[in-house]
Amino acid sequence: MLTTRAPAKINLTLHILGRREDGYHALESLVAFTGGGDTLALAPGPALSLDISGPTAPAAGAGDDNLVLRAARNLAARVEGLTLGAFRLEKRLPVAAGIGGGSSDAAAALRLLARAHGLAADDSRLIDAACATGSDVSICLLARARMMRGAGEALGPPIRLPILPAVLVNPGVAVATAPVFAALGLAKGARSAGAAHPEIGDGASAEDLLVALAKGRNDLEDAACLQAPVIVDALALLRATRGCRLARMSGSGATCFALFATRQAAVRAARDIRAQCPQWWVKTAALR
Ligand SMILES: C[C@@](CO)(OP(=O)(O)O)[C@H](O)COP(=O)(O)OP(=O)(O)OC[C@H]1O[C@@H](n2ccc(N)nc2=O)[C@H](O)[C@@H]1O
Ligand SMILES: Nc1ncnc2c1ncn2[C@@H]1O[C@H](COP(=O)(O)OP(=O)(O)O)[C@@H](O)[C@H]1O
Repeated sequence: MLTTRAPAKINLTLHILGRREDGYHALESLVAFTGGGDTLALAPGPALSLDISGPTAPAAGAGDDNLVLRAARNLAARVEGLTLGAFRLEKRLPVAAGIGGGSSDAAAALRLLARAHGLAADDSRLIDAACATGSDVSICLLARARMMRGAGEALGPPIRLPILPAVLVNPGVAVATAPVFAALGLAKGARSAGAAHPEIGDGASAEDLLVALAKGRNDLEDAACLQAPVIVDALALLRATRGCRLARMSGSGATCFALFATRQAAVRAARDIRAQCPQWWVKTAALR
């Protein structure tokens, strides 16, 4: 049995540059990852199957359209004679939450199949299968902090970030990605205004990184807040916690994150938010 983790993806910034002729939005995003997340195991064998358990398994579903199965089929279509196998997914990340849980599961499936077959991490068939599965899947393959551009397929080199103590909050509403992009109202070929993405230095200090991140934004935040107004509350609660240096939504929402100077400050903030909103998903994380 082969196993791997599928961590959450956090868009520390998410700038929308315009809408391409293919309908997808051109973006620029500094992406980081948590530890933990979902766990995926593979027992290699001839038949493809998926067994799913864990607190958010019902929301993800074990059907044919599960991203684990889609990723496996996309790789099988590109690698002749690929042996698939039985996947077992322990699903803990909230679903339709802006943290790419499904994309990370798909990338984890590709990593396991690559391991089982001795495919290199930069094998173009692996990367093609990732892109065919979803815009966020290729960045989740390596799951290291880096810039993401294009519609998500153009990746910069890994960036060494200082470890960022964070709190992640999901207020319990599923937010589908496509309607949030659509609410931007950009026609095909349109470009959007907005200040350029801040320069992110490799190996920057936490202080320099926080200053740079503060100059960035998530351009999907307003559209997501209109669809799920509770996101406004989540952001306000995070911003009101002691020691919060920056609070922002990740991806198309509804998960929001706050960054702190120390792990203790993050732990205290998480405790305060849990006390106020016991139904919400609240996690501390070290982003990297
Ligand atoms: C917004 C982001 C930011 O990282 O994350 P999430 O909120 O999904 O986590 C991603 O761009 C989402 O990636 P992913 O969730 O893989 O998107 P896909 O399945 O490829 O696309 C779902 C839908 O979102 C829209 N879409 C997605 C990516 C993109 N660059 N432009 C788009 O317009 C399209 O309408 C597409 O049909
Ligand atoms: N393994 C999976 N985990 C989560 N969602 C999945 C999975 N497979 C398919 N999905 C579907 O993909 C959609 C996006 O889910 P997810 O990746 O959690 O969103 P987001 O990228 O916004 O966090 C959901 O509608 C969900 O039903």
